Amino acid sequence: MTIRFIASSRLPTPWATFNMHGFEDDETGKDHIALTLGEVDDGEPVLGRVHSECLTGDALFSMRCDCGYQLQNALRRIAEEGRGVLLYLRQEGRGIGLLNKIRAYHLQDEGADTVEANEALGFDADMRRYDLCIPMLAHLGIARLRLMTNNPRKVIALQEAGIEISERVPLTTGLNAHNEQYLATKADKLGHMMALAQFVPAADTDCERISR
Ligand SMILES: Nc1nc2c(ncn2[C@@H]2O[C@H](COP(=O)(O)OP(=O)(O)OP(=O)(O)O)[C@@H](O)[C@H]2O)c(=O)[nH]1
Ligand SMILES: [Zn+2]
Repeated sequence: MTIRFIASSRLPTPWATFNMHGFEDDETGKDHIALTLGEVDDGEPVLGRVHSECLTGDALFSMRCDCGYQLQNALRRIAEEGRGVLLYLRQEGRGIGLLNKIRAYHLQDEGADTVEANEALGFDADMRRYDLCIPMLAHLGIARLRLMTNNPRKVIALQEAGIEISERVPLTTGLNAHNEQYLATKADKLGHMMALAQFVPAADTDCERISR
């Protein structure tokens, strides 16, 4: 894996004007993005989100999952703090790609849960890797994160890759009638550290979405 920095620019958003940094993975041909706000290379732990691409949730307002809500909430929290980083990794569908995710959604429409659907298609439940974060964070001068996630495997994978996780910050937002079962399966089968009772309902988040 060779991650190369390509270019940086400003990225105005409703929450803050971030600095956007583009990287290319020579091995896979995929491009990945980091958004930063404030001074992140001073050695102090940085509030951070390592977000895996979900075209349907992040861009198309899907309510099947919590990805879009988490993305907006993470950007808002970083903006409130005035300092932070978001890595946007192009690992769509927990690494199986968009079209296979649609195949998996089809199986879920027929009754499978998110893990069973991946397995029925011949994939592991989660095929993502996080070692690509290392050169991206190194380029930005970040070695320590306060990581916004509910996923213990993400925390362990980043620690094993050499990133110090000084704190795990829960990111429980976006519960709605369409993703309740999906979130329950993540907690039951994928080990996510969250209880549905902790969730902020989608209707009460800052996401401008229809919540029913
Ligand atoms: N294969 C598959 N991928 C999904 C499904 N729903 C969401 N995804 C993908 O899952 C990824 C997000 O993973 P999540 O399990 O929601 O969250 P996480 O990143 O593990 O954990 P958090 O940091 O707590 O959000 C994105 O790449 C989505 O495209 C699904 O039903 N099947
Ligand atoms: Zn999603």
